[in-house]
Amino acid sequence: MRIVIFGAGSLGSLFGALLDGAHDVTLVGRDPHISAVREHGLRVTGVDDFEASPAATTDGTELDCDFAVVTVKAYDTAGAARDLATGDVGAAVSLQNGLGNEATLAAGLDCPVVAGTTSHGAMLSEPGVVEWTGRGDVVVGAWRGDGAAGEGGDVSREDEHGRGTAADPASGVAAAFRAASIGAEVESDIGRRLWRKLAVNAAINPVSALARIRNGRVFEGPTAEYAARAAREAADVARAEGVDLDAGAAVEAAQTVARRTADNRSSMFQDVAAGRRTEIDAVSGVVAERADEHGVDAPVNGLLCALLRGWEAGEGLR
Ligand SMILES: NC(=O)C1=CN([C@@H]2O[C@H](COP(=O)(O)OP(=O)(O)OC[C@H]3O[C@@H](n4cnc5c(N)ncnc54)[C@H](OP(=O)(O)O)[C@@H]3O)[C@@H](O)[C@H]2O)C=CC1
Ligand SMILES: CC(C)(CO)C(=O)C(=O)O
Repeated sequence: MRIVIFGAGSLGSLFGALLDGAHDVTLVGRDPHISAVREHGLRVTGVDDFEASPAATTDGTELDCDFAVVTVKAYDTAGAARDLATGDVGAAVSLQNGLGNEATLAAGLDCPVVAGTTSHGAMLSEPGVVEWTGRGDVVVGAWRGDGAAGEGGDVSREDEHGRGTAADPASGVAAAFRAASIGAEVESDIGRRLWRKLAVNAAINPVSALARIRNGRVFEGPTAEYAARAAREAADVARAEGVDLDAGAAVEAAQTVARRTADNRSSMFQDVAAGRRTEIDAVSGVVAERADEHGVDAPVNGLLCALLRGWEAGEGLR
């Protein structure tokens, strides 16, 4: 299949390299990384060590592909949709963190949108080299509009080539990942999976970023209670949106991820340490804003969001 990776930074480069063996892959990213890939190929280190040679460009317009995997930061999603809309894209697949990316893609594109989440970890270590920091999984599901992602319905249909039907691009995307030996499943209730991941990120990311601690410390010591409250609030808002997510299950999911990724610096901790903009709006910001809309209390998410936004607006960004 012809696959575009839109936003070939850390995660996108990892998936671009993994998909490249089985598919015709084009990375869309920035220099100097893209020039390095064009000149020397793309090297993966860490969990596995291998080289790939996908096509690579800094121009994301007028591209033609079966599907585009969107791996820009949440705040760049609208720009990605604008560029992709100038081409011929069969479907757009978000593997981003945060809530709202699929709605943004759907608003800017005519093609079907597939929602997704991944627990693989990646870090661009130098131009042309991506470190695979942790093996994980990929879960995708049909996006059927805000508040109705993956609700009900059979999303497991594939055509005779295993490509997924026009009405069901999620199964085709999962099949394409599996053809490249990347474990991927189709989830009928992808909305719940996205909310559960949001609860995990709402607990770990801002707390680790503000306290400057690795994931494993978030549920130990003085931050534990606030991280748990952030996850519980996210689950309360999810239920107000009609998503079946128990508060205890959300806390447990966050604690499990913190344990499994104990030595990681969360992406938000890395962003703050590097003086970069964070994805706080798409994580705690979404929880706090939707809580307001539903009349649900989410004071911890509100405070964490205000602190990170204050840092970004003040002297934080370089
Ligand atoms: N890294 C990880 O391990 C994981 C990341 N995620 C999620 O995946 C998403 C991506 O994360 P990550 O890979 O770490 O982020 P990165 O910042 O490393 O990668 C995104 C890349 O996209 C580039 N980009 C943005 N807009 C455009 C554009 N219009 N044209 C070309 N390139 C563009 C950015 O360039 P520039 O910065 O110069 O604008 C950047 O190089 C986030 O939502 C993150 O939360 C989820 C799970 C794990
Ligand atoms: C799961 C977790 C918390 C892993 O670090 C993550 O998604 C992130 O850092 O953004």
